[in-house]
Amino acid sequence: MSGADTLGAAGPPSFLDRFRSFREGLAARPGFRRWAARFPLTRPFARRRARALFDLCAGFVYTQVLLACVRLDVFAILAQQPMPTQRLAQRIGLPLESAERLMAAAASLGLTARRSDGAWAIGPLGAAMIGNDGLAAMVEHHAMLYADLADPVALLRRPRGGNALSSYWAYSGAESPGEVGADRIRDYTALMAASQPMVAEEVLATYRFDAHRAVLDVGGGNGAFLRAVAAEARAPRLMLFDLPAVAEEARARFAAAGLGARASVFGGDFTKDALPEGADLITLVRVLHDHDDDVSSALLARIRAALPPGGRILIAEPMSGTAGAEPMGEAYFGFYLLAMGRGRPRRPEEIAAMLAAAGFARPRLLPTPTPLLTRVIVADVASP
Ligand SMILES: CC(C)=CCC/C(C)=C/CC/C(C)=C/C=C/C(C)=C/C=C/C=C(C)/C=C/C=C(C)/C=C/C=C(C)/C=C/CC(C)(C)O
Ligand SMILES: C[S@@+](CC[C@H](N)C(=O)[O-])C[C@H]1O[C@@H](n2cnc3c(N)ncnc32)[C@H](O)[C@@H]1O
Repeated sequence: MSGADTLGAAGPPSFLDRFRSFREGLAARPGFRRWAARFPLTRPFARRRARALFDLCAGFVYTQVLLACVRLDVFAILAQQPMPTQRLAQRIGLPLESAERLMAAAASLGLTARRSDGAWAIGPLGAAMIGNDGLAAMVEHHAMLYADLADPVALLRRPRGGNALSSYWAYSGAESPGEVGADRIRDYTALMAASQPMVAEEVLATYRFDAHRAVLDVGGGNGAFLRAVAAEARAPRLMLFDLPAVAEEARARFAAAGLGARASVFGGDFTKDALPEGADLITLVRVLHDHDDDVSSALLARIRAALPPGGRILIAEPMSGTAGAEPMGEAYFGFYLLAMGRGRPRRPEEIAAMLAAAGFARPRLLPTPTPLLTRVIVADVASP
C-alpha cells in the first residue's frame, strides 16, 4: 500500500483538471445547458447529468419507498408468491390505490417488478434484501440518522454530540464508556449482531483463520463475528473484549451456542484498560472508524502491546475512497459518523500509516468480494 494521503498537495492543475474546469464552466451556463439538452451529440450527457442530479434531489423519497416496503414486509411476501395488487393490498393492509402507488414506485426503483400478467413480483434490488434481516434493520434505524440530518448545515457547525445517533451509540458520547449500562447497549448491539452476517461473510471469504491459535475480537459486540469464525475454523480459541455490559451479553450468547468452553470474554474499556494477552490475531471489525484519530491510534498501540512477536492485526470496516463506491465512504459514513459524534471513515492508506506508527509492518489490503460492505487490512507485528 502506498504512503500518506496526498490530498491537498501543492502543484499546478493537471490537463484533466483544466479540461474539467472548462467543461463545468460551460455546464454552469443556462444557455449552454439548453443547447446541449437539444443537440443530438451532447443530449445523452445532458440527460445523464439531469438524472444524476434528480436522484440526489429525490434520494430521501426513494429511501422512504424502501422503508415502506420493509415495514410492510413486501419483499418476503412477493418472494413467496407474486400477486395482483388487490390481493397484495389486502395482505399488507393498504387501500388498493395506495398499494398500487407503492408498487409502482417500488418497481421504478427496481425493488419490485410488474409481470406481464399484471401481478407484482420481487425485483432485482428487492431480491437482494431477502434473508438479510440486518439490512432491513439498518433501513429502519435510519430514521434517527435522517432526524439528525434534518439541518445538515447546523450539524456541520455545532460541536459534535447531542444527537439521536450519539445517544443511540451510547459509547460515542460517554465520559466513561465502561460504565454504560445494559439498557443503553441493547439496541445497538442487536443492530450490529443482525448486520454482522453480511460483514462476516466478506471477511471469511477473504481471510483464513485456521492458522491461528487464538483470535481476540476487540469491540466484538455480542460475539456474532467470532461465532461465524468458529463455524468456519476449528482451530483458534475465541477471545472477545467489549464494554462490560456488552461482554455480559456475549458470554451468555457463547454459552447458548455451546461455545462456552472455547470462548473467553473480557469486559473493559479499550480507551483505558490494557487488552488481554494470549491471542496471535486481534481483529477490529467496524470499530476503528467509530473513533477520532487520537483514540484510534492509542487503541492500535494497545493492540500491538497485547500481541506476541509474529502476531497479526486484522481490520475490517467500510473505508473511504473505495473505487465504485465512493459515496459510501465519503458521504454516507462521513455524515453518519458526524451525526454519531465521533470518528471518521479512513482511506486504506491512512490506516496503513496509523498501523506503521503503532508498530505494525507489511500492511496488506485484501480483496473482499463486496468492497462496499467492508474492506480488510492485515498487518504484522514489526520486528524490533
Ligand atoms: C442468471 C442470470 C441471467 C443473471 C444473474 C444475475 C445476477 C448475477 C445477479 C446478482 C445477484 C447478486 C449477487 C446480488 C448481490 C447484491 C448485494 C451483495 C447487495 C448488497 C447490498 C448491500 C447494502 C445495500 C448495504 C447497506 C449497508 C448499510 C446501509 C450499512 C450501514 C452500516 C452502519 C450504519 C454501521 C454502523 C456502525 C458504526 C456506528 C459506523 O460503527
Ligand atoms: C460498531 S460496534 C461493532 C460491533 C462488532 N464488532 C460488529 O461489527 O458487529 C462497536 C463495538 O465497539 C464497542 N466499544 C466501543 N467503545 C468501546 C470501548 N471504549 N471499550 C470497549 N469496547 C468498546 C461497542 O460496545 C461495540 O460493541
